[in-house]
Amino acid sequence: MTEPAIRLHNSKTRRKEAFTPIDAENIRLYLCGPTVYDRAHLGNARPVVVIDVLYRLLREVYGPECVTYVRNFTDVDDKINASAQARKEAGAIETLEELIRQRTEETIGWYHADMDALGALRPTHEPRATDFIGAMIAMIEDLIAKGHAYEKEGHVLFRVRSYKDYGALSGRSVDDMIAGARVEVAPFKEDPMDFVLWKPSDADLPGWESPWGRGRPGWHIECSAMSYELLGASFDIHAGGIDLQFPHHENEIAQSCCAHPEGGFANVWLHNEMLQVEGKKMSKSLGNFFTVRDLLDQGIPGEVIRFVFLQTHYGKPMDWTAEKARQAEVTLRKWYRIAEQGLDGVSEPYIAVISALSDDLNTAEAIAQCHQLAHADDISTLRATLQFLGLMGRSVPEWASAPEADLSGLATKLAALRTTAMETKDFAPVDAMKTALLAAGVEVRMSKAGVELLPGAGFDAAKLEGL
Ligand SMILES: Nc1ncnc2c1ncn2[C@@H]1O[C@H](COP(=O)(O)OP(=O)(O)OP(=O)(O)O)[C@@H](O)[C@H]1O
Ligand SMILES: [Zn+2]
Repeated sequence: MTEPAIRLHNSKTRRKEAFTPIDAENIRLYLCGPTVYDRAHLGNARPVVVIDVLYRLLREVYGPECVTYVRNFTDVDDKINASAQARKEAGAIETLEELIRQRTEETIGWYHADMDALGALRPTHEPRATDFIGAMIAMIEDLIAKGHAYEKEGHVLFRVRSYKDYGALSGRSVDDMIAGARVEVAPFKEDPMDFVLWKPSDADLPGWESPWGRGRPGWHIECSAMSYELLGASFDIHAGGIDLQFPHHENEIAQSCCAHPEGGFANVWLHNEMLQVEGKKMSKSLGNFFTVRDLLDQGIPGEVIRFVFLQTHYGKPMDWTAEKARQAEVTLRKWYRIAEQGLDGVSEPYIAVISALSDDLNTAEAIAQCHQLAHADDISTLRATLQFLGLMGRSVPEWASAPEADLSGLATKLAALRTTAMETKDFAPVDAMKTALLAAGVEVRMSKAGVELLPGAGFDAAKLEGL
């Protein structure tokens, strides 16, 4: 069977294009990773799930050995320093350096646990910025030598006007950007648009010796240096949230293309839209966030969170709602139960699902196709397909069977109440029981065929007592 061609929306060209790998035996993918100072919020998880779907698709189509996926950890940052300093001020006996190390280690551990819970495969490489300082210094020296950067007062700045294509990704001219953006004017800048490649560090904060004194890298140079070291001067796909398109990605392009004009940096730019809360981006700075761990601790399985993400195309903004989680859990539970019957069937993921994902990661269509499979009782294909989508990671009996037995007695009771109500025309007892079931997180489906009770997100068996 010939695999369908993959098409992706490329932010650089603003078009959906056929994806042609530079080297089909080594497809190279980079995603800007987190700054490790705190737990990931739900918005931070969206690019991880989106790119995990892409990674799985590429592995399926080209072979698992043929895809290299890099996602970095930014482990040098003011916010990390500030959180370590706060611990020091609260009386911690360790040195600031030790506290910073502890903070980044513990945050990376949390990140892994949370993203694993969402069914995201670990990338091939997860470089930490502090392990690549030498490569960053070398790249900055090269940019200075080529006239694209300059040193002033211990800072090194990128000379934005030296790169004629600056702004091409976001489709804005430098002058428009100056007018519209909050660019920091500083005495050491030749031009307000110039951005920092290297800056001095205080004696008590992390710093590295460099030709410009003791200091540390700017954020943008990290991704340029790490992607070059691990993927080369040209690679296939660069991904990240749309909030990073300007200035972060624009700056990455400027640095990489000026340091390595022989390469084209990323061929395809893939940007996910934002997870929103009441129309605004979920973000730490706005304070309108909750963490992935908050949801997991509330008893919402990671797969439910993943499923909710998959229902919206990555290019559209989306909200998280409790209702979406409830629906997702009901569907997953149903699928787990169907798939349980086909444990020994070995199968390939459904080709229609691969086709849907090949069409610019149409995950909503992929889910619709899974509904079809469930409907058609194609159990082994459903099972293989859900696993391919990163679902069905739990053991089937753990999720599918246990609560069902508990609810069958209640379903019979509700059906009997309904039969009585039909005769007496008093529906109050039926309504009271439905309300109590809903309050316990049970979805109630009543039709001519009978009564079906399904435990949903937030199902609480304790609330069923007395019913
Ligand atoms: N609300 C959101 N929806 C989708 N993706 C997001 C959202 N917020 C951040 N991201 C993505 O998360 C990744 C990590 O970003 P970053 O480390 O800058 O996050 P942060 O500083 O913790 O977040 P914030 O934007 O809340 O300050 C990036 O790819 C970014 O685009
Ligand atoms: Zn980046």
